[in-house]
Amino acid sequence: MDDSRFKRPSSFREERSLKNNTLSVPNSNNWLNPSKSQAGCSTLRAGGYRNKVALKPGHSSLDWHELTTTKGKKFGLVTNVDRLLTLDLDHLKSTNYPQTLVQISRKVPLYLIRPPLRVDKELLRRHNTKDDCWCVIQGKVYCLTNYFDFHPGGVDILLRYCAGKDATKMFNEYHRWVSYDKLLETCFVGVYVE
Ligand code: HEM
Repeated sequence: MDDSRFKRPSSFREERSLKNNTLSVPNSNNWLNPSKSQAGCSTLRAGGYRNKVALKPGHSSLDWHELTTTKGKKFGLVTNVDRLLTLDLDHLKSTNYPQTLVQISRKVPLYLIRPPLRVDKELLRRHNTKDDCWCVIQGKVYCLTNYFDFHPGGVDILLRYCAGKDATKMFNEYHRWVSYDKLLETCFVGVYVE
């Protein structure tokens, strides 16, 4: 990755050192004083600095939990589902089971559909805008549009590395400990087929 706005977790792994069982990081990056307040933080253990952004009011992790367990559970949090029955329909007919398409037409939330929607590279690539942003993590396809403003790492990095792409490698590089499958449960679109 060559974008200087986003520091990689590994970029100063060599520079960090352990003194008296506490993590110490170079002064230039030590503004969080991790030895006092953040020593248990997994991000610091993974690389030693934060790339977090300030989230808008009403976009904390608790707010996300509230959204996913209310509106999300009821309707799912995938945007532009209508498009699947219009623009994408011909493509879906050749790659999916009829039962899947019937459930979509009956407005069953995508995260509940069985067998799940099969998404190939072409379909993934078509959903690559901010309003309709799909990405793959570990073989599962998620719609990130509703999650953008809740992401502690910011919107830009998601748009750049996730939109219409397989983001597994980048996800694991930044925070493989994050329970994406739980966080994005109701944003589930389908399974990735290569
Ligand atoms: C697509 C699903 C993703 C989810 C659900 C997700 C979730 C999260 C969560 C929960 C955190 C907070 C971690 C903490 O408190 O230590 C976080 C931080 C962050 N994420 Fe993601 N993330 C996703 C994808 C990505 C991707 C693909 C990238 C990079 C290309 C990325 C970059 C970051 C960065 C830079 C931070 C801030 C890390 C820090 O400095 O503490 N995220 N993300």
